[in-house]
Amino acid sequence: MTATVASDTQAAARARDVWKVYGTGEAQVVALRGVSAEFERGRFTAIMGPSGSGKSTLMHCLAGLDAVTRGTIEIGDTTVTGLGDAGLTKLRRDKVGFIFQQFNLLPTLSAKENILLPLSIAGRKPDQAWFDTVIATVGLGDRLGHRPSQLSGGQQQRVACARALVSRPEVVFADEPTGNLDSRSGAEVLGFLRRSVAEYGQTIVMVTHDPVAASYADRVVFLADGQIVSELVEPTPETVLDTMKKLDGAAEAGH
Ligand SMILES: Nc1ncnc2c1ncn2[C@@H]1O[C@H](COP(=O)(O)OP(=O)(O)OP(=O)(O)O)[C@@H](O)[C@H]1O
Repeated sequence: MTATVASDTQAAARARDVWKVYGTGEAQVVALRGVSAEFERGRFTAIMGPSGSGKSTLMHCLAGLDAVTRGTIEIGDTTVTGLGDAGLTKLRRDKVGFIFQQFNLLPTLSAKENILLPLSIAGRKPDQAWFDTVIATVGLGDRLGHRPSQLSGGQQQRVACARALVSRPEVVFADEPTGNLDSRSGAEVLGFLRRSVAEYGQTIVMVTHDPVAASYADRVVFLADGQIVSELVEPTPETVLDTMKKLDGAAEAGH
């Protein structure tokens, strides 16, 4: 039951027949088995699947954080596979934004300095109007001078969202962005990600275990055992949960 996601020339990110093998011999793990998927520009896609199904591996390969064993990854018009270290650094700097479960903010910098750090490393100046829009959207206007330790978890993750969005990257990759947040803060962060897609045309790819988080996406891609096995368009928490249950049932029947 392998599904290949339909072709779309507007893809912001694309995987073509991607395989990822960790280790060799007896310790070998095939984490991805011929994954082909497109992540359309200006859309919010969630990646779901059981633990160990390959979600993080796929996201890391898409973002150029991990090398594929076979197959091709493209971000916009850049073929990621085959880029050297310098090319990968440039890609990560210029074309992708990241949001991690652990926020990954620098503790000695203020919220504003954290948000602007990727741009200053790249030697780029922020677009002031866009910076103001991002700050207003995440609701951090009165917190810009605060250090991460002076902010709540939800506020820290909103700083991380602003940091990912301020350079207007081709794609924002979010790895369990609400995994460390209570449901109210999680809903705020997801609402903000949703707005950045709906109002500003951002492309987001998010790994999550949470059907409610996935329901903020336009589409959910389901992985099982390293393959795409299903997808849902305009998901609701109920349809996501149903699909997960079917996949768990199929996995149990297969064992
Ligand atoms: N660095 C590595 N070395 C060896 N095996 C790995 C490595 N990283 C991941 N794996 C294996 O690859 C498979 C897929 O892992 P991955 O982390 O992508 O799954 P996941 O769906 O993100 O899981 P989870 O939901 O638990 O985070 C698993 O069997 C995992 O043990």
